[in-house]
Parts: sequence; structure tokens; C-alpha cells
Amino acid sequence: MEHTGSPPLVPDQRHFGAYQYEIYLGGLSGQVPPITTDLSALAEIARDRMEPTAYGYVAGGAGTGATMRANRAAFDRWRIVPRMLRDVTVRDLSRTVLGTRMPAPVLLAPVGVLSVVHPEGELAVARAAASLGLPLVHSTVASYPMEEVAQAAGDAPRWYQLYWPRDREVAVSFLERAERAGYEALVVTLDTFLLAWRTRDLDQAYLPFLQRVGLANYLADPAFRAGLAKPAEEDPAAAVAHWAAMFADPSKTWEDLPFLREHWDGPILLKGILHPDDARRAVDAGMDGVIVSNHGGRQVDGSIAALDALPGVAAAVDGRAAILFDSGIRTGADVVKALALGADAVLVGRPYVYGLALGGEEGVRHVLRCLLAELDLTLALSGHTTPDQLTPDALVHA
Ligand SMILES: Cc1cc2nc3c(=O)[nH]c(=O)nc-3n(C[C@H](O)[C@H](O)[C@H](O)COP(=O)(O)O)c2cc1C
Ligand SMILES: CCCCCCC(=O)C(=O)O
Repeated sequence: MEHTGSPPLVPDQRHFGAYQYEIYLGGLSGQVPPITTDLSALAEIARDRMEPTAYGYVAGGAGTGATMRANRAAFDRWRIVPRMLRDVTVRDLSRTVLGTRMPAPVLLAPVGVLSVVHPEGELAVARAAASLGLPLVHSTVASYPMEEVAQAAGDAPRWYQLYWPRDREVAVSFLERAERAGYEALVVTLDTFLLAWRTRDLDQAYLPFLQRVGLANYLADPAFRAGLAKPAEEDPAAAVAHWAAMFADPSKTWEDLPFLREHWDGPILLKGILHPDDARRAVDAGMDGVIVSNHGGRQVDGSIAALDALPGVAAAVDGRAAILFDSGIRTGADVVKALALGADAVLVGRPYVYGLALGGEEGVRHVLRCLLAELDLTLALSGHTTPDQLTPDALVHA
């Protein structure tokens, strides 16, 4: 049908769902989205366009991949029960989590070594997230130093993820640098003190860190450099060996947590919590939040699906700390389910990495806008206007 006069559908720019109309209206001038709007299909498209080693690293999980599959299966078992006639004209997805205001309860998960996917790596991701006001969580093993990523993020909120190094001086230095660079909250990842048995990477004999990708934050660090016998430029292999020796410390226990509080003034969240007792312990130890996560199925093959762990953790925490969730979020409907089961916000991981691989900064922005649009539309179509209205009653277990 030929289009004349004003557009048939007028987008409501107040809502993230307006992206839907932007895409349809683009069609009038022959434009289609650069990347699919079905975020669950991204991995398959990316597989054909990415370097096999980089794709294997991103897409892969631990062992047989059972945990990755379980993460998705858990989402499929919960169904949303839409409610009708509730006036959902005006919607507000914004939320404040541990002092950070976000336009929707969505953060970008910490993902390391992004330059294996795209040369602009975390810088492109930071620009895309900032353009939407979404907070990012900067990984310790990012391919760009935290100061450069902070600059790319500008005024947008940012959190810092720590891989807690064995070397105390380096840990303190990381935390001081993060605070100076304006990172507002600290995420301490507990589930990756050893690299799991990752068969895709093993089969390709590929580990980016051995090529010094992901070491930018260490090589830029005065405390790390002080521990090297020779400058990294002169002896790169020794620098990698030094990094591998101090990257993490499997002997850490709950008794070590006060160190974090001593050196970090802002909120602290523990990432990788799956057991209600661990959640309770985190709260008792004065932590401000937990992130229910199985690291996207990359660490323990056969682990509980992260979504299946969420209700138990929510009950244990009982409103005493913030609960964030990741591992398996692919669509706006997934976000609705996680919020209904007790998450204050979710982190999106692999989907934005595929967006980066397929379209750089613009690709990341497109993926995030699709997720937010679908979240907005799913929320409205199921009869809600704010994330606060989502409770377990919004779902049934199929
Ligand atoms: C390629 C890749 C690298 C990752 N790097 C980190 C990291 O540096 N620090 C961290 O805490 N989590 C890291 N994660 C885990 C994510 O933060 C998040 O828990 C996971 O991606 C969620 O699973 P999903 O992407 O399947 O939704 C990484 C995940 C991927 C896929
Ligand atoms: C010894 C390297 C640990 C992996 C760090 C990156 C990550 O979290 C992931 O690949 O997953």
C-alpha cells in the first residue's frame, strides 16, 4: 500500500517500545534493521561472521554446555499471565538500584576481552550504553583500561567488576583507580577463581589472555608493573606468567570480605551467588547486593539454572539487600520473568557481545534498544506500568 501524508503509526517517544515504530517507519524508505530483532537468534548469525576462536570463546560454556541449556530451559518453564483493562498508557521503567538511577532495570554484564570481537571493544560498548543511559559493569579483564572506558561512558553510570587478585597491592590499586575513574559500585565475581573446563576453547587451543588480550588493566597498573622483573614490553611472556599467577586466589573465604569494605566506600555486590545460604551470608557480612548468576553456564557444567536459583535467594535476602540476576537473559519477556521472581535488575551478557561483533557501537545500541522495547511492550501487554508491579503472581510455572 502506498504511503501518503503523515505516518500511519505515530511513535510515542516516551516509551522504549517506540523503537518498534521507528523500525516500521524506516521500512517506508526501504530500510530494514541492520541486525535481526530476534535476540535469541543472534548467536547463530554471529557464528557465521565471527572468527571461530572468538565465537567459540563467547558462545562456549563449561563442559557439555548443560548449564547454558538449563538457563534457557528455566526461562521456558515460566509463563507470563497477562492481565487486561488496567490502563497502561503511561509507563515508567526507571529504577534506582543501590543509588544508581537507571532508565530501565538493565545493566551491561561485565564481559572481558571484547577486542577479540571488535577492535573498539569496551569503548564501543561504553558509548552505546551511555547513549541510552544504561549502566555498564567494567570487567577486570577488559581489553581497555578502566580510565579509557570511563571517559567513553562520559556522564553515564558505571560499576566496576573485580577479579580479586592474589596480590593485595594490586587489588587495592584496582579499587583506588576505579573509585577515581567514577565507578559507583563494586561487583566482586566469586565463581571464576579458576577457569573451568571449556571444551570449545580447549579444542581450538585458544585462550586470549596468553596473547595478552584482557591484560590492559593490569599492564596499566603501577602495582602490577612493580611486581615484574622486567618491563612487560621487554618480556611479554613473563608478564603473562605473572598475571596468571596472581589473577585469582582459590583460598579466599567469607572471612576475607572485610578487606573489600576497608578499601571500597560505595556499594558492594557479590556475583555468582546461587545458594540461599550464601545469599544470607553475604547479607550478614554487610554486602549491599548479590548477583544470582552461573556465569552464563561457563563455569560449572551441570549447575542449577540461574533462574531456578532466584526465588530461593530472594526469600533468603528478604529485602535486606539488592538482588541482581544474569545468565540466560535474551528477550524483554525474560527480563519480566526475572523481575517477577525477585530481581531488582538484570544484566545482559552475550546478546550485546554479538551486537558488537555484528555492528560495533551501533550493533550494541540496536541490541539494547530491542531488549528495552520488548521489555516495555511485554510489561504493558501483560498489564503493568512499572517494574515494581511485577511479583511472582504475574507468572505461572508451566
Ligand atoms: C565472553 C564472556 C566473557 C565474560 N567475562 C566476564 C568477566 O570478565 N567478568 C565477569 O564477572 N563475568 C564475565 N562473564 C560473565 C557475564 O558477566 C555474565 O555472567 C554472563 O554472560 C551471563 O550469561 P549470558 O550471557 O548467557 O546471559 C563473561 C561472559 C562471557 C560470555
Ligand atoms: C583465567 C581467566 C578467567 C576468565 C575471565 C573472563 C571470564 O570471566 C570468562 O571468560 O567467562
